Amino acid sequence: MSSLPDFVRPLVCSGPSGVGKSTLLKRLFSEFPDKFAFSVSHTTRAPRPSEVDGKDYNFTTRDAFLRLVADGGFIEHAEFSGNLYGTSVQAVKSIAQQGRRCILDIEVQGVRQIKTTDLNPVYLFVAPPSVSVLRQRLIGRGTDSVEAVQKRLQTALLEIGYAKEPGAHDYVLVNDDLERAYDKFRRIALGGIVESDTLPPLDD
Ligand SMILES: Nc1ncnc2c1ncn2[C@@H]1O[C@H](COP(=O)(O)OP(=O)(O)OP(=O)(O)O)[C@@H](O)[C@H]1O
Repeated sequence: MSSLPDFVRPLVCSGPSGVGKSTLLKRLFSEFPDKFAFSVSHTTRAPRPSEVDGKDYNFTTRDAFLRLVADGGFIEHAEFSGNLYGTSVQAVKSIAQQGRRCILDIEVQGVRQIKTTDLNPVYLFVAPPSVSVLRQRLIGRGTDSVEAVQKRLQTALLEIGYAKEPGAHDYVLVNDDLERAYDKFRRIALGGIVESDTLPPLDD
């Protein structure tokens, strides 16, 4: 265990797509505008017109990215549709230097990679009350085709399966009633010790 108080350790939030991570995080950032920050990711994709280098992303070349990988400069990285994305050790450190808690919103592959580093964050898994509720939320959000919803649900089952492995996460938070879930989420984010919720079954 770390000797650092929980508030200083980065908070790694993961959970199935559509479970409500963005909803919870948006609310946290608006309630505490000065306490938390996301780290700025590196990417090899081209900037979009409105994006600012060093703010939205650290835009970089493939060669420079791969050199930083070889130097152990990333705590996690992955390739999506032909572009490399990653979170650098430096990006996370610079948040702590500003006196804020770094929040990483990351998928399961990233969580597994972070576990091989010495970052020592607090791991929080946001879970749906059930797989069928998650399906309803994904459909209700209205951003995905039927096939895309199906694919997200299959990934969700793998993610919940991983979360069931002992020691996978420090906290499980079931996003059932938003008020209840947010109250618990903010206590965890502020470094409190709270009781974990119970993961949903995989077969409903
Ligand atoms: N507790 C809740 N009860 C009911 N609906 C919720 C709750 N939390 C979030 N939602 C709704 O569920 C949908 C998905 O939420 P959100 O977009 O925050 O998920 P996400 O985990 O950030 O997904 P992604 O990883 O794909 O970005 C949204 O329409 C949101 O309004």
